[in-house]
Amino acid sequence: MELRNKKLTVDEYRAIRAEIIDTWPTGKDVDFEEAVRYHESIPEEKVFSKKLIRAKQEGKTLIQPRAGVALVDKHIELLKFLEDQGGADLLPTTIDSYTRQNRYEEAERGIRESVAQDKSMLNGFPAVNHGVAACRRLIENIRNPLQVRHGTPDARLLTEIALAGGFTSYEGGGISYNIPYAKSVSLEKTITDWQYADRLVGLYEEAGISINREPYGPLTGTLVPPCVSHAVAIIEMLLAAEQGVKNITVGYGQCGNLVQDVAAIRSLDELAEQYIHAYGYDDVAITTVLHQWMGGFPQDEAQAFAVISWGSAVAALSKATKVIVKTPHEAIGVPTKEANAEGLRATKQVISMLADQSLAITPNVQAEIDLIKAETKCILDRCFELGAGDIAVGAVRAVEAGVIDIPFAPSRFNKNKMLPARDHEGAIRILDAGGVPFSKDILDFHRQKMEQRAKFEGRQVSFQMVIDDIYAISKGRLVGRPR
Ligand SMILES: CCC[C@H]1O[C@@H](n2cnc3c(N)ncnc32)[C@H](O)[C@@H]1O
Repeated sequence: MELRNKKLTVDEYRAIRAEIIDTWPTGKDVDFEEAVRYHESIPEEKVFSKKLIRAKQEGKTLIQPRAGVALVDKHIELLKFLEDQGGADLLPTTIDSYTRQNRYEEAERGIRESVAQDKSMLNGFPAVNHGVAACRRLIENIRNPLQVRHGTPDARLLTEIALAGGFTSYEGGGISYNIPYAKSVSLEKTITDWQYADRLVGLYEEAGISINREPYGPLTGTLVPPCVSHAVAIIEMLLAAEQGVKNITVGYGQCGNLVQDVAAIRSLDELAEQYIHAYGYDDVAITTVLHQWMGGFPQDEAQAFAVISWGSAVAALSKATKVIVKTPHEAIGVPTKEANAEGLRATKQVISMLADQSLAITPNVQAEIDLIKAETKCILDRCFELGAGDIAVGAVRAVEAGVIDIPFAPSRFNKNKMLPARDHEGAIRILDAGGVPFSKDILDFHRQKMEQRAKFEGRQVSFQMVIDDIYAISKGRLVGRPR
């Protein structure tokens, strides 16, 4: 089928469903009408979309961890621990890497080994292998709404099973779960496959069941300029809205400079509202999520808590609707449930202390908001041009042309020409724009910011700054100074 940003007809959806639903035996348990009735039985306090809308109305920032283990009972135990001992407002189910690659045979082996070893031998919850009834056991044993978090280029079967299983929120997108996650998967294919996932959410919406969708904001989580992640978030939001999605959380990965990060969340909220209405989707509820620092973390747990707390402060001050929480085990790997709960409690403490404060939009914050919006517009305008008005086609061509260029992405389709680095105050600036079509005055601004840092550090603007910045936070600072 020729790629186009057009709502799938029910027949087109059904034809694809027939191709994928039996790629693992658990697909046969999915019955859409029965699943709608199941969702109707889920109490309101466990519906993700409703809790997000209420939080935004009340100006609250909700806290949510990442978490996933191989076996159902252990995963339930983990989720209950995180809501009871961690105070999580929203719960995740992080899916394991085999499932993300549609390697269900290996996930099955991982389940068997986890039983044999009595420990999780997978780095997440293999929802496809466990199936619909097992997913429903999760929902029935926790108090808070539950979201699937993963990194799956072809998530069609996972979406069918997870949504029938009672999950009320679903992360991912055709760009954000391809370019940062895969090496050789065609962008045209993943955008097409994610149109299917979004169309299924649209079918639930048409049946009266609201499912929240969350494009994956941080992308590679390594010095990603706000305009780059905003452009991808806006595109995936528009693609989802076209398929009938009505509740969308757009996201951003904290970069570290307070003014830039607050401006990033504020500009993301404004851009999302602007574009969702400009393209005629007037009944879509928009919320925002800040991901606490996604780059390298300090090994030392006290320093890790400082990074977690800084991300919590920025989430509260920027009035993000929710914050994705890190743990003091980030530098090590999959956290223990205790460490995960500690990250949540540290976050909750900061969010609570800042609950009734906000950062005044001072002239320097407003200037940063205006800059990010102008940069994002440069990228999106070109995407629409390249697609002759079709943003799905435009996105594919934009990546091919380096107009969308996600720094440090593994995908061989990503140009990897645009180079980011921090300026003297730690804000992410553009060292080399590559093929990203910024206007001259924007390029001049970034060059001037980088020269200012170079002058302060007594060295030339160079790629070494990029390398120094990648390691800086794990070494205890924000800007990668030369000594
Ligand atoms: C965007 C994904 C990277 C982040 O996702 C965390 N992550 C991955 N898998 C699990 C898991 N099974 N349980 C708790 N956190 C998990 C990593 O630590 C990192 O922060």
